[in-house]
Amino acid sequence: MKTLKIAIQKSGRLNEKSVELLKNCGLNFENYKSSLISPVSNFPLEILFLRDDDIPEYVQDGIADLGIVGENVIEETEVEVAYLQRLGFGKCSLKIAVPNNNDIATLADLNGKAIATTYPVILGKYLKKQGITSDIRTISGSVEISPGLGLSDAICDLVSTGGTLKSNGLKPFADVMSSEAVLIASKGSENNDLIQELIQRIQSVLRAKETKYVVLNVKRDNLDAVIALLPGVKSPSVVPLAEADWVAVHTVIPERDFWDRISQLKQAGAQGIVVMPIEKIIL
Ligand SMILES: Nc1ncnc2c1ncn2[C@@H]1O[C@H](COP(=O)(O)OP(=O)(O)OP(=O)(O)O)[C@@H](O)[C@H]1O
Ligand SMILES: O=P(O)(O)OC[C@H]1O[C@H](OP(=O)(O)OP(=O)(O)O)[C@H](O)[C@@H]1O
Ligand SMILES: [Mg+2]
Repeated sequence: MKTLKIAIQKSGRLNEKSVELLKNCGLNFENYKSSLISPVSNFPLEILFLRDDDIPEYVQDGIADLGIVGENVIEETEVEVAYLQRLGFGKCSLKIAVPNNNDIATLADLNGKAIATTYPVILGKYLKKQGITSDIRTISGSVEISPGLGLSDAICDLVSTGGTLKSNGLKPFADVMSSEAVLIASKGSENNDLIQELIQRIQSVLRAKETKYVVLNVKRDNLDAVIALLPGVKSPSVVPLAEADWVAVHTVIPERDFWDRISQLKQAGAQGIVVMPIEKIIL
């Protein structure tokens, strides 16, 4: 059986979460900082540790079958790859930002202005679509300091908390794209059985992360009211308790509306609510 290769970032913002995701999928591998390739002992897979900029092309060319990388990098490198799964980490936005005190009020004010960025392709396409002609200055990092040094009038860079913009006297001006880490594959390889198996595992981990396992006790009289509040994977399990008119209800609740749901359950008569993390949900 052919051994697959998956490319992940060697170090940087996506490294830790990518390793964690693969380990949570039950894959056993060593993660030495010095090794650039690591075999998985219990799945026909090798992990390549690369600079994130190189991942899309490795996958496009089939050197790696799969990759985990930010959408921003895929768009910038303009590769042809198959998007398999959004992974829910590495969330950020590519934004144009301008100095706090400046005369840029509308997008049209960017005409003729210099914009520093490490994303010239994405920015170029965005400006063209908006009918703006700016002078795009491509630099390879520390973009936020360039207006302060007089190198540009604005910047286009990734933002998540906004802290870096703030500490450099800049403010967000326009959203160019939003991004998160995604699993990509070489075109045409999506239907490979091993890739499908890996996608199933990743999805079961992602699904589990979004939910909590909840066990609660309720009097039989209040059971219907409690069940009406539960989404569950299917219908909840109801287990009799030693005390005849009480039952325990086992269910799964989405993380996002968790606290609202819990307070509604308490109002409906739920008691002794126990909440547990879930490792995997296999549908
Ligand atoms: N502030 C942020 N918050 C969340 N995600 C981010 C942030 N900045 C970047 N990212 C995402 O993480 C990816 C990797 O960012 P990082 O800064 O580690 O890249 P890099 O310096 O280019 O790394 P490499 O050494 O691999 O080239 C980005 O391409 C983006 O998708
Ligand atoms: O909005 P914030 O939360 O402040 O994040 C934004 C910063 O994060 C990224 O850089 P990173 O810290 O990854 O450093 P790098 O560009 O040197 O890789 C990005 O290039 C911004 O500079
Ligand atoms: Mg990079």
